[in-house]
Amino acid sequence: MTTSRTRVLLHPDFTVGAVDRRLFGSFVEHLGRAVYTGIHEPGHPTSDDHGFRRDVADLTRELGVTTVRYPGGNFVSNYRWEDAVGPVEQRKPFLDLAWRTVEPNLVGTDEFLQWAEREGIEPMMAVNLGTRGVEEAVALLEYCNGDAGTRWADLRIANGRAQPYGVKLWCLGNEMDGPWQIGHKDAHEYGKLARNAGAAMKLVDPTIELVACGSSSMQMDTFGEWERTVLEYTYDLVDHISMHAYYEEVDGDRASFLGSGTAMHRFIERVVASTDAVGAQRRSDKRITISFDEWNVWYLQTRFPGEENLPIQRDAPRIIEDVYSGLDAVVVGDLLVTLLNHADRVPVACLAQLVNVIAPIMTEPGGEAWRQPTFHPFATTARLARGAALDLRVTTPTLTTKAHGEVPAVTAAATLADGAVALFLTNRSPEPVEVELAHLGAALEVAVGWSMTADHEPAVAGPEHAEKVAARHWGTFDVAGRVSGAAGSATTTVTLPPESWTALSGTLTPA
Ligand SMILES: O=[N+]([O-])c1ccc(O[C@@H]2O[C@@H](CO)[C@H](O)[C@H]2O)cc1
Repeated sequence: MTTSRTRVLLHPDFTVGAVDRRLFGSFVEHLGRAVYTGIHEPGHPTSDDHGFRRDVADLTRELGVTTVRYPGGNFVSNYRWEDAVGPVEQRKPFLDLAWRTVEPNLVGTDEFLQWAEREGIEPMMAVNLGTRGVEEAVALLEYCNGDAGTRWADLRIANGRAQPYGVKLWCLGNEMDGPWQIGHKDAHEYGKLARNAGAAMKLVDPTIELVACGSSSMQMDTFGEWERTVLEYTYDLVDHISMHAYYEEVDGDRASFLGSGTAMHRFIERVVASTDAVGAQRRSDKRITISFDEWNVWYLQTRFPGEENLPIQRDAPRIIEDVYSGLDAVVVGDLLVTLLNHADRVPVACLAQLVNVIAPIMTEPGGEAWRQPTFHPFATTARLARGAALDLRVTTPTLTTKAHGEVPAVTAAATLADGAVALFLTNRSPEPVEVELAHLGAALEVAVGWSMTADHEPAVAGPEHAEKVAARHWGTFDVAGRVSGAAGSATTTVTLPPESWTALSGTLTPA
């Protein structure tokens, strides 16, 4: 078979697994303006009776976010949750060491969980295993999920919330392998603590799902060994292991940046291998799945000065408010293609983060809220990807990249639910590519298509730039002009613009 052609083979009977709705999660940390002047801003013209911005909540709904992780991130590793419940006027500010910011504690567990509930979002909570341990983790779980008649559940009730929140997903700390983490631990120290905290938490509520901390990135020196050691302590207890990954364009190396999805794919394969190796040695039939609870484009190496170089600030400072381009949006779309192709092992993922902090949604205090270019591929994928992810066979030339070696020129993912098909395709090459979709006798009808094309201009802060990128690089396209295939034929052809991400929606019915 020639490799100069790109061919995607799909059939309704070949599936990877069900797409868990939690794959379209996001993340709100007490960091910069994610909470204050992000989701929460009393006095804003759109704010509700609880002081939360309606404009941001509406964009969050449009984004299609299903799950939100809270309250951190690095922040959680020095957080005292008890200081942010009860009467707001009695709460005291504290100096958050993770981001060197004075945290006013105006939004805490109740405010967040009630916001999530009002917005139809499933919360995902993290406990502090940096400066704290088993006792505080158990107390927080009891506060959230306990029935009346015990100390912490009764405190919640006294604070005005009778019904337990029933929070299902719990992260056992955050990035405990990272030297930057407050209360950083080695794998043995963390593994033991996670096991002890998790076991105690399951005694409070056996229905919860637990996430053990995996590596902060594939580049960590301890990567692999960390997963193995942590799971030796926690394999029988936890449901998921976390993965975090941020990608960026370094030194103008566009090809490597566009190939980020392949780096993410390899990272997932390696974590699955490390995890399954522990299971194999234990002769366990249990499969640990992945909570990819931080992923995004983040100009971490090139624009972020490092936590230790941040001055001590207060009043919701602007920290890591990355501004995104059309190129960044193409990469975000492609990272979602990778996640969908691993639907069998990745049921939970969080775009880090939701508002203002490396986020698809931006706000001005007292002003408007707007969509960054990365908003569009996420919202479209969250809306269209339903049912089962299809097990595609993709034949495509490779591109040579400095950072990842050979990467596929075209990547593809597809989902199918009751005959409704969605296809997601990325063309990483600087040339247009004609893709042959071979559907093996099944009938494919494409009704609507959207594409995001990469730009070459530097991203500029503010809504005008975001709107300009959306106007020039994003939108639906004329399906008849780009997709062809005679009725009843076994193949359909679609043309992908250079450096682009495309979504197609239609029907796929067996012959
Ligand atoms: O690779 N690094 O140098 C690196 C440094 C910090 C880092 O922090 C993570 O990303 C932050 C922003 O989402 C979250 O609070 C934290 O969990 C994640 C990775």
